[in-house]
Amino acid sequence: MSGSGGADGAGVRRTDLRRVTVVGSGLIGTSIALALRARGVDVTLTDPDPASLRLACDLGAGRPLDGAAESSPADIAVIAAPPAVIPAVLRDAQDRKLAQVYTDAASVKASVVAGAERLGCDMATFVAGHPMGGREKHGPGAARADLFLGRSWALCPTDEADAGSVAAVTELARLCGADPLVLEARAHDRAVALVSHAPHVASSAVAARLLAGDGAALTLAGQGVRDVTRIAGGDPAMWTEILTHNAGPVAEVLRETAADLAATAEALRTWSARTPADPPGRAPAGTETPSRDGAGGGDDDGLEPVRDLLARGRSGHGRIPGKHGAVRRPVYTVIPVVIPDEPGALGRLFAAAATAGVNIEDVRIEHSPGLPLGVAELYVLPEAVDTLAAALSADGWSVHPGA
Ligand SMILES: NC(=O)C1=CN([C@@H]2O[C@H](COP(=O)(O)OP(=O)(O)OC[C@H]3O[C@@H](n4cnc5c(N)ncnc54)[C@H](O)[C@@H]3O)[C@@H](O)[C@H]2O)C=CC1
Ligand SMILES: O=C(O)C(=O)Cc1ccc(O)cc1
Repeated sequence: MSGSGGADGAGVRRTDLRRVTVVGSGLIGTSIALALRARGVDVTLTDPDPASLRLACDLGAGRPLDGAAESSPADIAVIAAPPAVIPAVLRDAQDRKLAQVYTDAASVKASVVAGAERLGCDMATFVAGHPMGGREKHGPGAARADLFLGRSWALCPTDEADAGSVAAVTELARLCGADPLVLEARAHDRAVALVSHAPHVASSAVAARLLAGDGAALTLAGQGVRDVTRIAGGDPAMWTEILTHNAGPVAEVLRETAADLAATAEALRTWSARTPADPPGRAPAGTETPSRDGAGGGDDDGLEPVRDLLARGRSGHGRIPGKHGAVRRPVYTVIPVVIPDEPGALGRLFAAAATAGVNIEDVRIEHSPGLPLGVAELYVLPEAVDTLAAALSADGWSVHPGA
């Protein structure tokens, strides 16, 4: 094992990782195992739950670990178990000399590293890790070989970690299709509080409100509420563990989020108490709705907290990097195109874009049930907008750049 990796002529990564043991064959462990199997790595699996282990093996993720039968330690052992048990599982694996190098997949890092140090684990061969790909489901049945493609994979080695250990775990992350990123455990935890843990709680808060809705209200649920609440489907026990292991940073983000929500709610409550009708900016000339001080709608209408949050939210959303990574990926421009709701329409649209030489980076389809038309939102590089809009218009498509 050298961990150098590389790409052969067919673009398939070669690797010097020969054998990896996955401890914890749930969603993440089995997904890592499937990705490694696809790269030709020999994977052995273990899990205290025999049903999970059997399902992972039946899915082709590897073979059950039989410690007695292995002639030598694996190159790497990946511990993909719940955060609280990782230090003890690591210590046990190191005592059994399961592998040369060890990593984990837990969503929190400082408590795992501290726990491993407390238990006297060998920190030279342990590189704490966190693949930033996942799902709201759990168990091996939800595993996917492509779960980590294009995702970041945080590595948090302590100062004691051997360079060879870091190189080996870096190679493991790359073999799974991810982009490894080395950072200190506490910095990792602050970052994921912002981009993963607090968003999970916010999603749960929105989803929990739905319990108060009647059947008719829920029938009206569209894609927006589905997008916002998808991750609320995660396992409550696992998420309680994640949140308590990163409690301080998560509480800080939630406090600021709650302040934004409270200011917005207060502005809307005040607005609704004083205005019988007509939202700002929509009233016919001369009939502007009054504000508390008697002025017409505008900057002093008390809605500034609402506008401010919506504007900051839009900017914040624009900062989320896409598939090409934070530095390299520009923000895409969306071109809405009206398409007939009929077989082959999307194929013809994509073919027209290909003829124009423009790559469609992403696409979303908006359907109105019962209508014969839909809108395809094409995500393209800003410099391709004019070319694509002109080519599609010339081809007869109803194109609406800037809409
Ligand atoms: N669910 C997600 O989207 C992501 C989860 N993670 C982290 O990955 C880890 C695993 O999470 P999932 O795969 O989602 O959970 P999961 O529930 O699908 O799998 C966890 C597995 O660990 C096993 N396990 C429990 N105690 C164990 C022990 N003492 N020794 C060995 N295995 C044990 C369970 O039997 C189960 O099969 C967690 O630390 C989580 O924070 C990381 C990235 C994404
Ligand atoms: O479902 C998703 O989109 C996720 O982002 C899941 C996820 C959950 C926990 C993590 O530590 C990392 C990723």
